[in-house]
Amino acid sequence: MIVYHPLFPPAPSRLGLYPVVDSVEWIARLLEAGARTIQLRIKDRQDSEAEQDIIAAIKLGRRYNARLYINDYWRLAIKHGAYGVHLGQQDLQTASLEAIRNAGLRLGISTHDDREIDVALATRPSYIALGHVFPTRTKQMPSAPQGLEQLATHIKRLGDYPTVAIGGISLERAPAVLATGVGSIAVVSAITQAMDWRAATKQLLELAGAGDE
Ligand SMILES: Cc1ncc(COP(=O)(O)OP(=O)(O)O)c(N)n1
Ligand SMILES: Cc1ncsc1CCOP(=O)(O)O
Ligand SMILES: [Mg+2]
Repeated sequence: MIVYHPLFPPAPSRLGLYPVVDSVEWIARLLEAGARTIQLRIKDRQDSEAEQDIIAAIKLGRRYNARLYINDYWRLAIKHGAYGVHLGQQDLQTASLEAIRNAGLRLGISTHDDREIDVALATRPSYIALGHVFPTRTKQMPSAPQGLEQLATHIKRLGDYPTVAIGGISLERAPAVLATGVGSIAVVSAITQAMDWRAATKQLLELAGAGDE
């Protein structure tokens, strides 16, 4: 049985709906719509080009008392006092976990299989993300989707560890994903590509909640 004893500040066991978006505009809209766990995921920009957006997102996160995670840019997240950082397995090879920990930031880590879950558990992060559950067009994935059965097996293995499912989670698929016992659903296109993002967010919030305090 895995006991939740993180080396980083703890996350609530249920992070609820977790939109992952690429702009400050989306962060502002979604906080206003009621999301309380959210990620700024900017790709392929220099630190100097991403810094102002990271500062603005952190400020908004504080204003709404939200759990605002910064993807990848861990140095800027530390510099500007973000709530948390999300890192993938590749990122773990270059990031200073000690610096993130010393700065008091939460840490979320991506995983795709049992071996990566072993690696994540060894770092004792605040939460563990599991993906991708279904095919996704948002990010090129080197592995196959794990599907609901594998996700459920991982959730069982992780006991009371806070977990997040990601990858191809649509409004229609969300109930089955949540039925595995996962504490959170991270979504990109289910919100940003929806015909009506407000309606989609409202329905996803009704299904997953905004997260525990
Ligand atoms: C909640 C959540 N889970 C997984 C990811 C993917 O992170 P990573 O593997 O580092 O890939 P990039 O997002 O950096 O392309 C995530 N961002 N958030
Ligand atoms: C960033 C990321 N990491 C694993 S899948 C994914 C993209 C998820 O996007 P969508 O919700 O549109 O499938
Ligand atoms: Mg990354």
